[in-house]
Amino acid sequence: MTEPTPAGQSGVVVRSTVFGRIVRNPLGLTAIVALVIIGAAAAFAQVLAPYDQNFSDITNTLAAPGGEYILGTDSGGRDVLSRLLYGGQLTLASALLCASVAILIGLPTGLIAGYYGGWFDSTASWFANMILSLPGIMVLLSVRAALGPSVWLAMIVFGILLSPGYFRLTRTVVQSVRNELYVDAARVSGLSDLRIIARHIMSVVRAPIIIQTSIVAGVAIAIQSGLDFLGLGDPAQATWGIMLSDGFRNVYLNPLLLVWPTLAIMLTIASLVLLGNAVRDALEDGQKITAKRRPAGEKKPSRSAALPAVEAGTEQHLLKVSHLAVGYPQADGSIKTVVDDVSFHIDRGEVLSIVGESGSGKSQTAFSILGLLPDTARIVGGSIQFDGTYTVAPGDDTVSAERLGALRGRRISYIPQEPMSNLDPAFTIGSQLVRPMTVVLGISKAEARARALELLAKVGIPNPQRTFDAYPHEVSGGMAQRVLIAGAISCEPDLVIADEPTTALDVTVQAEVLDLLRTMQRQLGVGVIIVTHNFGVVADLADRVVVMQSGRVVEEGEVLDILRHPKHPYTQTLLASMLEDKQPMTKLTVDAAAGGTA
Ligand SMILES: Nc1ncnc2c1ncn2[C@@H]1O[C@H](COP(=O)(O)OP(=O)(O)OP(=O)(O)O)[C@@H](O)[C@H]1O
Repeated sequence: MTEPTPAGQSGVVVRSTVFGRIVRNPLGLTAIVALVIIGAAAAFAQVLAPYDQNFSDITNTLAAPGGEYILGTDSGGRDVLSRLLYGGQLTLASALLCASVAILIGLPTGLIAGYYGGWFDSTASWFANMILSLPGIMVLLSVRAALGPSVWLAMIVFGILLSPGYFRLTRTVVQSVRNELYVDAARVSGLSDLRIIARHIMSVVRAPIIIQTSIVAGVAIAIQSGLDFLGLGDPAQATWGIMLSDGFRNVYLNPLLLVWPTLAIMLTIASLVLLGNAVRDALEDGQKITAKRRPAGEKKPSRSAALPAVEAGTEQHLLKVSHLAVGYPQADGSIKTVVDDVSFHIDRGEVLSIVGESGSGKSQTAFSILGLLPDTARIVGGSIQFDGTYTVAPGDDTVSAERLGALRGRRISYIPQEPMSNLDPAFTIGSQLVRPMTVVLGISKAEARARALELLAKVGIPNPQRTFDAYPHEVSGGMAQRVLIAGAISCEPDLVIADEPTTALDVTVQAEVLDLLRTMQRQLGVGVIIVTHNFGVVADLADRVVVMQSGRVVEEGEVLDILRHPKHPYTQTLLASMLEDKQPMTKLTVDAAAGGTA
């Protein structure tokens, strides 16, 4: 079932549940149909089978298919079709038992070990390693020798042998998410561990467990059939393995006896594997957008095709965002719009601030300009133009990586919110500054090195050489932000986008970094977009301001105008929260021209 997306977008959101996506996958559908038929045939064996599994017509052994016995009879004169149906019961049930035992042991222990760690983790890991080191077949043979040929017992033991697989898988997945911010947030909000595990952790563990189970069930069928084939099963009960063994003994007399159980085993295992793959694909494709089918003859527009000319009279703007709308497809097929009808522009040498509370869409707007939106994001309306050329043309539903790739780092640069996580801990600061310069500016390593040292000095780093040689963890957050500012201006961009550049820094360092940004902007004459939730930063740096709330622009204008006469209640609230009800009457920054505080 599909549903058109909002205007401006050329994709169609596929409304789908996981099950819906599995059945839309031809292989998934085939696997489900095959498993349902096999399962139903086994479950209703008592009704469907013409004879009892052990009914023997000794006057008619090894009969060919046809007549009274549709698939013939085996060496004991038993009906092959009936035994195949009854055999399915035991074979499938034992595979289910094996997988259940493995899950019941491996999943809870993996959850506890992954979530809490500590002594339980060490002990459980030790046991898992010990079980993994046991030779499975030898254990199964020993159990049979000691306790008799029970298929149930063999499958319980095999389930225990397979449980470390589930334990390790669950533990690893849980460890990878237990320190995620949303899990911390759930803890802080007072949710019990049980609820956090049930709600946040299980949703991550679910998919790999389902996939693992389809594989384990297949392996269990193969092992169980293998044991029966070797004559180690219970001869009183029909299984596909025992049928296989009988067929093998009589392969020269009636080769077909080997074919039927082999087909049943192969079909079941293949269906389980295909189902596992389909489940994996369905979970990965969570929110899939397929390209809208174009009418026959209509060509897909090429990214490299000539772009439409920007609106006449707007070419001179360094950047112009027009009616931009960004959305995320949801599982129910709708689109959650996070940026809606946003328009503004910035000229060379200007500082524009985008201000708004958390979640108002500031970063999504900045990321649209930078082409850093996640893959799932869709431009659902509007356009973005940089220096007279579209980066997002009207009608585009994504930001063109090709167009942005040519601009990012060269003409548009970025100063991120968290300096430390934006520097690679494995490389020295110097190498992280030098490399982009050699690539983008085409200068030699020695030149780039000299330039990097110069830039480090320029951004106020006291000992440039030491910082150049240091690894990121050896410098403070404030220093790291200065390094990133140096990096952002190193390739002489026209536009710098700084996303909350001081949020992660302490107050005194914030002031220094703002000072530095102001100085850099004036010296280099670049356009700067500062994304912030802090009107203090706006007052300090910006020429113009765009105020955003809930993804929309609620007010835009000169900083002084907005500080003095905020029109929108939201702007008034933002200002009031900063100024504690004092009316701002003047720009708070040093006026370069006047050379004093206004
Ligand atoms: N990958 C995503 N999928 C779905 N929604 C998203 C995604 N990323 C962001 N959003 C939503 O977009 C909205 C705007 O987010 P954005 O990061 O632009 O806010 P912001 O104003 O920059 O806030 P902050 O100051 O906290 O970074 C939020 O409601 C957020 O939940």
